[in-house]
Amino acid sequence: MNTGYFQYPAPANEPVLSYAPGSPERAGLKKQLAAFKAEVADIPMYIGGEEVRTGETVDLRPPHEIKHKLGHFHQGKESHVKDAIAAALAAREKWANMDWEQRAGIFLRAADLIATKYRFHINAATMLGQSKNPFQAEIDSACELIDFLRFNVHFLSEIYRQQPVSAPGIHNRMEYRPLEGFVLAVTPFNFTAIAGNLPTSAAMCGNVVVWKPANTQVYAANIIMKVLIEAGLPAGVINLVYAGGPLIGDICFADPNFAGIHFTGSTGVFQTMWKTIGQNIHKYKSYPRIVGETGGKDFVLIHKSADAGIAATALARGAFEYQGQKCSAASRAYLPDNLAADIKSKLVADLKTMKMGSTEDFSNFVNAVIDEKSFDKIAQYIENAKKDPKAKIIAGGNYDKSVGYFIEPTVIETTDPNYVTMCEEIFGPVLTIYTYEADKFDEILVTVDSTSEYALTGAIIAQDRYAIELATRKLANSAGNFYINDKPTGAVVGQQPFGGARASGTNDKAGSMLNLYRWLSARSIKETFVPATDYRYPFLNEA
Ligand SMILES: NC(=O)c1ccc[n+]([C@@H]2O[C@H](COP(=O)([O-])OP(=O)(O)OC[C@H]3O[C@@H](n4cnc5c(N)ncnc54)[C@H](O)[C@@H]3O)[C@@H](O)[C@H]2O)c1
Ligand SMILES: N[C@@H](CCC=O)C(=O)O
Repeated sequence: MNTGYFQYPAPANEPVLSYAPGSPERAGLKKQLAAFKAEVADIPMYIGGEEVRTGETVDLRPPHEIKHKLGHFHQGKESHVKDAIAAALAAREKWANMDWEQRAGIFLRAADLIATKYRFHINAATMLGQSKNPFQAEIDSACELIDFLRFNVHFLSEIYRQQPVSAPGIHNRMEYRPLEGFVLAVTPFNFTAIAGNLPTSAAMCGNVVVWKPANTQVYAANIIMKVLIEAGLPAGVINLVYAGGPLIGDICFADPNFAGIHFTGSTGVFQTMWKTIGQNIHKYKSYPRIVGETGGKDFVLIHKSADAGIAATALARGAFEYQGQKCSAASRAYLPDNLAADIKSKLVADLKTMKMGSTEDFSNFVNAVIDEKSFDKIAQYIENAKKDPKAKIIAGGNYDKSVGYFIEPTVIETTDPNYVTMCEEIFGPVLTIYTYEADKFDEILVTVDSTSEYALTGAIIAQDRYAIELATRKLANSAGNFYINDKPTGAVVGQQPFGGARASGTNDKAGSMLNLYRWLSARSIKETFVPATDYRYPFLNEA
């Protein structure tokens, strides 16, 4: 029974804790890290409210300490994916009909649980499972996830409030129904917040969800699921399954009740999914919603008027925080020849001070890359650069996987603006720089725009306002998130809605109203109070 219209005002962003020496949060986080290190977690799938264990397990190990076993998860088969779809569909009617304020209460409670009781759990799990330092874990798994949950409740309440006008004698209204079927959420390794947002944003709109995380993110995904259950999420609304991506895709994309995919990950995987959905389009009850945020080749363009110190810091943080494993990471930079030497020396000096190692030592800025496959791929780019006359390594270039998947922050300088590492997404701690003639700014703008297939993030560093204006205009389609005098990473929910176009995705801006609209199917209802009783128009009476 709905007894009122309830408001959910815009929340404030969750404050970022410092974890400074002597702070209570530092002690709490250290304690939780030790507790996780002392146990071996046995992580089930969650299907229809039941914990499902198959006995076929996959080990989970910190990327920075591969000899240590954190635990294992239970791998699912075809039957588990089918069970997850069935559980979702069985939960659909009751969930879709639940009053909005009851649904909202579950996600707001989950946000508060993460902000308090489970803050150190989710951060410690992300630090151990995904090799993030405390600051990177805090801004992702605590703050961004909390913000996604709270802001989406606010945005959805704003959408529900939007109603059509009504002429005299009638009442028009708009219902924002969930999609007819189930939504598949497929989430990446690199952000715990994204893993939490993709299933919950669709579920918040009244949809039921099958959620498949990346294997390398399962350790923290398990905590998200436990929090949602404790917050009161009914059985079957979100079903968490671990099975190979292609297997999940094959089953879900062949199901007539498939209603949408909420994906974040690489461009190649998304394009394969889109093709499969296209081939199966005749099978579905409705046209599925296809939402995908994918790869990037994010640029930093430095103008001759820039402050060299600001440019060097934007590159150091933008390229190497979380080992460059952010879709937004600066991976190609364009330096004007009047400032290039100064920027390079400042950047190289900064990199020399960056410590690399385990996430349990809070003084390490750089940790390990996610897994061996990724390590080998990044190392190959570095080896190729060492041999190529068009490239020179001016910082880093070493790597070692004996203890963990460690790769030094590496800067490649190239004489070719189309060198392979200026064009392809590497997804690791590798920045390539190219020096251009400072007076050929117009030409370099064309190069920046046309070098890569992606258009996710980018930055202009300049003091000259005409240069900023020109870059903002000429690079209008080169990035979905554009930064002026800042690094191209670190978008905050509610402040910089995030997403890119071209090969970087459908630009449905996670953590904004635009994204939530994709999980709703509106129904217009017109009610006439005194209906007509005669079909004749007045002019028919003239004759
Ligand atoms: N644009 C953004 O907002 C954004 C954010 C984060 C990450 N990313 C991108 O994600 C990538 C890194 O993440 P990743 O390594 O986890 O990506 P990935 O594409 O390898 O994996 C993403 C998810 O897809 C699953 N998957 C893999 N192959 C599949 C298949 N054939 N069918 C169905 N599912 C499949 C994976 O298991 C995982 O859950 C980078 O390209 C990065 O740019 C983009
Ligand atoms: N939203 C994050 C990137 C997410 C992709 O990996 C940022 O803005 O840095």
